Amino acid sequence: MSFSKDGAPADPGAAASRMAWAKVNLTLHCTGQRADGYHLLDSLVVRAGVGDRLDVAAADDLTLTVSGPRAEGVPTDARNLVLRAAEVLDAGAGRGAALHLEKHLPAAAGIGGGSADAAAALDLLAAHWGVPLPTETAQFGADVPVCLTRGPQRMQGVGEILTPLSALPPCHMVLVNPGVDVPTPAVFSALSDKNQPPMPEVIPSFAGFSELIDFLSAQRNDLAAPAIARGPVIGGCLEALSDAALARMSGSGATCFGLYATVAQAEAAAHRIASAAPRWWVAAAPILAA
Ligand SMILES: C[C@@](CO)(OP(=O)(O)O)[C@H](O)COP(=O)(O)OP(=O)(O)OC[C@H]1O[C@@H](n2ccc(N)nc2=O)[C@H](O)[C@@H]1O
Ligand SMILES: Nc1ncnc2c1ncn2[C@@H]1O[C@H](COP(=O)(O)OP(=O)(O)O)[C@@H](O)[C@H]1O
Repeated sequence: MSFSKDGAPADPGAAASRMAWAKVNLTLHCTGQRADGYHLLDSLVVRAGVGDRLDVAAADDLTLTVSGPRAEGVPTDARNLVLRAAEVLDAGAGRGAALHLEKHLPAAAGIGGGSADAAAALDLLAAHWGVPLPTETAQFGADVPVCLTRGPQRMQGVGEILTPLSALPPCHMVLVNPGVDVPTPAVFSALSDKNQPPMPEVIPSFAGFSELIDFLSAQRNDLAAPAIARGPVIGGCLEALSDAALARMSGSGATCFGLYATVAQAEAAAHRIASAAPRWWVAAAPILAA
């Protein structure tokens, strides 16, 4: 058997892996509410170069093990979105796979930790078993369709309408999570005005970092106010990121991001914040181009 650079077996039939990159909502406008209670969104979504890793190896039974710095509290049974995705994809055929998930992203944190894992599982197992992806991927969560993509996307509807955007200028990010629990349904229901303006009809392409920041500064995350009301420490994360060109919360929180022009600035900010708040989760990562 031959081995790839990271020591994994190189034969894709025997073992393979996918990265489940963090999902970040650079903007999140709530533009309405459907009759079933789900909210209509208009969001500019990117993936950051920090994530979980999902490996698969051939096996008779379907199993999942979880390790890594953020494994604590992540279910290993059918509640795990990785196994849910595997079971729907298998459709009762009884296929096996030994899955291993290395958790680096905080869960229920507004950066799609679970949704990105579900998308990675669908992509990885569709290739491993030679079966098509399900047509309806929002059944695993509103964020799963966007997590099946990689480059910047405009996400609308309740998450199922995706429009790929031009590549963004190089941009570095610091992600900060203070460990406070702000459940997504509670944050949505505390939102006082659910009919707020969308982003401009046309999202321009950006000549450089400062044009991107100018555009984003005029947009919003409508869930920030209700999330901060529930977890005031989120405001502390935004203050910690005040040297960024833009600091904002992602999704329904609690993770916040800061945008920086250079990797050196992002790494310096991440180091400063991690030293000042050693219990917070802090990561510096680029925005993925495509
Ligand atoms: C808010 C967003 C923005 O990207 O991100 P996160 O904070 O979860 O990362 C997503 O829309 C979340 O997606 P996801 O977490 O997959 O949502 P789901 O599991 O489908 O739904 C969880 C709950 O969120 C609420 N929900 C979710 C999506 C949506 N468009 N409207 C809603 O009202 C509903 O109360 C639902 O019961
Ligand atoms: N593989 C997984 N990783 C993290 N959380 C998971 C996973 N599978 C299921 N969950 C559950 O999904 C929820 C978090 O979903 P996640 O996508 O991380 O959050 P968010 O919607 O805030 O971005 C938690 O309740 C968690 O217990």
